[in-house]
Amino acid sequence: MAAAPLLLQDWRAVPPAARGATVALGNFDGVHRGHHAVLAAAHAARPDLPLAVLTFEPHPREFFRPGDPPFRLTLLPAKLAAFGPLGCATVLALPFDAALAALPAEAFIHDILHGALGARHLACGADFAFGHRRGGDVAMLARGAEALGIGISVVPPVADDDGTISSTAIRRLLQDGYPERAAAKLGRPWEISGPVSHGDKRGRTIGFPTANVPLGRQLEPARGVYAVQVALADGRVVPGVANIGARPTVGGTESRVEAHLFDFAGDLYEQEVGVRLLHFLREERRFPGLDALVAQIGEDAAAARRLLGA
Ligand SMILES: Cc1cc2nc3c(=O)[nH]c(=O)nc-3n(C[C@H](O)[C@H](O)[C@H](O)COP(=O)(O)O)c2cc1C
Ligand SMILES: Nc1ncnc2c1ncn2[C@@H]1O[C@H](COP(=O)(O)OP(=O)(O)OP(=O)(O)O)[C@@H](O)[C@H]1O
Repeated sequence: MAAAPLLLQDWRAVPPAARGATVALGNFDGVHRGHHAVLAAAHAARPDLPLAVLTFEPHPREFFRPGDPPFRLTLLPAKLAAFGPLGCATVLALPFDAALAALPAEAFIHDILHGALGARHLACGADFAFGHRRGGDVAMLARGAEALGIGISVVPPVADDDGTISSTAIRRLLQDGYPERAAAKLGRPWEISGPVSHGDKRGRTIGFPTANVPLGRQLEPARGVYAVQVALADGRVVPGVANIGARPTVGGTESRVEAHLFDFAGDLYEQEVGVRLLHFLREERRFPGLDALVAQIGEDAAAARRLLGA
């Protein structure tokens, strides 16, 4: 397994050893195949330098529009896990706050990229925008970098047969119930991460114990039933079937992820798990009673086992 990158959160306190890198810039929500190309370009331009990522946490949209429904594809720990195998040594996750939002684009280049990070090379996509009111664009970044003797690679948009690869496109596919198409753009299945929390403990009484994972700030994909793989903290990956939604049959209100792991016995409470969505099976429904729901869950589990070869 690749080593997790070193996480830095204060640009005023970058240790000397982390300075002088080739730096990929952006939000990188999802760490999708377009993002992979940006990291690859940063590395290819200066393979002699350590590779760093500069990103923002929270996502600027979470700061500017706190009332929006959750939309994140990857929270910071999942981003770090995805950056490691791409050869990234350091991640500077700048706390996106009022001060950063007000920072002029020139100061972003001069104070943060040049001063604090000592960046030697930059890479971003053609639509990268930064600084106060997104006032800095790639042309300006290139001029500023050149004046400071910093190289820059601007990566042309990466697309696939299905169209643009972007965080926005991937969110839409997940909300529309197409986890396979989202996975093709991500380069891996999309995973909802979090600690297993206590549910109403009804699952075990109906023969299908489930691990509940709150969505938190993560996107709610299409409500319904999925064939999944659950990545456990100890590295095991267990096939299963999961429901995402508010569980109308039992009067649930909050939407959450409930995964039933096949042929698994063990206590998962408080463990950090990742529920990987592989296939969408059906929409969530309100059943007339528990018996009908349990019969349907039995069919869902059988369908998921067939799809997963489990
Ligand atoms: C594979 C699967 C499919 C489910 N489908 C539905 C559904 O369509 N409608 C619904 O209201 N609840 C559905 N549920 C949720 C159950 O209501 C819930 O798992 C059960 O009540 C136990 O949860 P608890 O222990 O948190 O109470 C599904 C659960 C699983 C595991
Ligand atoms: N498909 C792509 N091809 C090349 N570069 C990309 C691609 N998608 C994003 N980038 C670049 O990667 C960096 C991070 O991008 P960003 O986080 O804005 O991703 P995004 O997928 O475009 O997000 P959103 O859909 O929310 O705008 C930026 O420099 C951006 O320009």
